[in-house]
Amino acid sequence: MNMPMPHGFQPAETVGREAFRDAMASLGAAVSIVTTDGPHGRAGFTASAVCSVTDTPPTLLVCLNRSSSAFPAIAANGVLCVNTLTHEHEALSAVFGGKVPAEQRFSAGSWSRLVTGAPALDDAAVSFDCRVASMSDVGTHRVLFAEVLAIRHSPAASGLVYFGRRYHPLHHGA
Ligand SMILES: NC(=O)c1ccc[n+]([C@@H]2O[C@H](COP(=O)([O-])OP(=O)(O)OC[C@H]3O[C@@H](n4cnc5c(N)ncnc54)[C@H](O)[C@@H]3O)[C@@H](O)[C@H]2O)c1
Ligand SMILES: Cc1cc2c(cc1C)N(C[C@H](O)[C@H](O)[C@H](O)COP(=O)(O)O)c1[nH]c(=O)[nH]c(=O)c1N2
Repeated sequence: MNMPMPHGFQPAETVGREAFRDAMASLGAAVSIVTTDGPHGRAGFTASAVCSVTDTPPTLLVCLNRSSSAFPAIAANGVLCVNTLTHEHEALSAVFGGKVPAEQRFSAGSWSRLVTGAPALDDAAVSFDCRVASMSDVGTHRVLFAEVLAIRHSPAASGLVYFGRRYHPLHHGA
């Protein structure tokens, strides 16, 4: 029996990349800069595909395009730091989102180290210093499951959300 399609519904087999991206533009997401450093070099990229997985053990997931300049270093070093941005970091997000060559990115921002040696952004809302516990490839991306070894937190900091293909500041109590 043919059921009527609800308004706006598209069967899965007809959803292409552009339709998926248009739909994803309706999801607001926090913006982070994910970094690494170690024997395989320093690298970083802007990420919105970051999610809490479990608190036992404390674990984040990060989805990284395997064609990204940061991919070889992050995959081989096996450590990463998720630095979640504030409303003051819009320009820094663009730097690590492809606007600046990879080797020049860290001259923007002030960086230190926590436990793993991956660069932690000094004025981030929060930094999660992690070791990569496991990973899995899905399509173009690698899903990194990252166990959190150390946290540096600025509870009063504002936030930065990417929604509708642009940045939006978030403020406490607003
Ligand atoms: N998860 C990702 O890999 C991801 C997320 C956001 C943006 N980007 C990249 O940043 C640039 C600007 O993005 P935009 O948001 O202004 O416009 P866009 O139309 O390229 O993307 C819209 C939304 O679709 C999703 N998306 C985009 N590319 C994706 C990919 N390759 N795999 C999975 N999801 C993806 C994201 O949620 C993104 O916000 C593009 O080159 C885009 O590919 C990648
Ligand atoms: C707001 C926003 C959010 C994301 C991105 C971009 C921007 C602007 N990019 C793309 C990623 O940052 C970009 O591909 C690289 O930094 C630029 O590629 P190269 O480092 O030059 O190869 C991105 N890439 C990825 O693999 N996973 C992600 O979650 C995101 N999220």
